[in-house]
Amino acid sequence: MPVGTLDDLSVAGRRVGVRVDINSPLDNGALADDARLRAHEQTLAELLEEDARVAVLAHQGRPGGDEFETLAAHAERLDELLDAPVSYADANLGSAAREAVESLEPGTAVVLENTRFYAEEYMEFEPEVAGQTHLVEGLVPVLDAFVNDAFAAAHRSQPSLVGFPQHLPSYAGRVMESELDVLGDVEATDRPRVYVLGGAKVSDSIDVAWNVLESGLADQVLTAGVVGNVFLLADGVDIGDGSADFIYDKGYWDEIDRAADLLDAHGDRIRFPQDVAVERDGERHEIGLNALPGKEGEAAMDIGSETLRMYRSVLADAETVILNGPAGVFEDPTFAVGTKELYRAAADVPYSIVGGGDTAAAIRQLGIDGFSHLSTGGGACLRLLTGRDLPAVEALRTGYDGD
Ligand SMILES: Nc1ncnc2c1ncn2[C@@H]1O[C@H](COP(=O)(O)OP(=O)(O)OP(=O)(O)O)[C@@H](O)[C@H]1O
Ligand SMILES: O=C(O)[C@H](O)COP(=O)(O)O
Repeated sequence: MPVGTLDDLSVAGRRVGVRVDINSPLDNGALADDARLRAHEQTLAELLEEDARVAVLAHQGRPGGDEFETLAAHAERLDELLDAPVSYADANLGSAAREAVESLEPGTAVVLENTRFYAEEYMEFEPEVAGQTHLVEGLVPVLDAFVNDAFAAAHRSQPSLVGFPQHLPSYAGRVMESELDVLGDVEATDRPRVYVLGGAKVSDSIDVAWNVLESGLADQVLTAGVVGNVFLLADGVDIGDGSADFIYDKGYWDEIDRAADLLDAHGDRIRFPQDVAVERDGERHEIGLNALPGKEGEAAMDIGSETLRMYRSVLADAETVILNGPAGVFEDPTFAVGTKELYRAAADVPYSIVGGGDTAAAIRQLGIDGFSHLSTGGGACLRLLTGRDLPAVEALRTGYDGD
């Protein structure tokens, strides 16, 4: 069943719950980056221009983490970004939250409190059970419809993401719609099709590599970042204690075996680094594979020039590139070179899709533009590109039947 969109919803005067993903980096409680808020501007503006009464639902951080904060700053920023008034309510449960929604005037919005301040929201449920949680059952009586625009959280089966479609007519917002349009139809993109897998989410990246190589979606897979280091270990290269300890500490033993299996099965279509950059005497120092390991404690923090040359030549022949994760520790300018050069080459490919929170941060930090589609999602984007369903999208597809 296709997912309904804002084109199927008439909202004037109606109360609409809108789940967005404005989970953002913070600096002492203040927003350090508002890209995710700006991404949802179109959906919210469209609803508000049509005189909806909008209740915004969102999470920030994870319980126990540094960035587990209220949404007060987010509400203030949305108020600045949108032409309509946006207020903040420090509740998401019970009568306080209901009153905040009920008292909305047409064409105004309220940001309810961080959904994860409430324990059930940080658990994953089947949609039927999510539909019976306190958050969902508490708000449903004051809502007429639900819009899910939180593509970046759509891989989570949490109450605010999958519960409302059990009770309310539910639709995809504009971010969700455009992400599904682009990422749901990767098979239709031109070939050669190259996947670039970097960053530190080794298990997810190896899942993607398996899927796209087995299914034939990928003509080439280029690996970088920690993912590239795992492939080096899988190929028997001694990358030195500095890098190997990091990988073992993260518990990636099994991933090295999986990477080795992938090299056995599809080695002709997987590339891994031919040289790496380490810090030596306070400076960037590049080492070829046959000179590895470097000195004790040195860690492979970036891909080297030889690898960049090889990857650039693969990308020069590509028609489509799908990229996730940085090539190195881009936060440190000494090791941002690989990411910058690799991303520049990817941006020159005729059709380029890029996903991932850190990836997007690297693109902004390094000032690279020219990508065809910059996904708002990290885990969600990878999951879709691995051919798996997104629970929040399935909930939109199969939930409300009008009863
Ligand atoms: N060689 C390396 N050694 C250690 N860390 C690395 C290396 N290469 C990249 N990283 C780190 O990987 C992190 C980003 O990886 P991640 O897989 O989380 O990216 P992403 O998918 O774009 O982000 P997100 O999880 O926010 O969606 C960065 O913090 C970067 O410093
Ligand atoms: O930033 C993200 O990837 C999404 O907001 C999901 O956050 P989570 O990984 O904490 O569920």
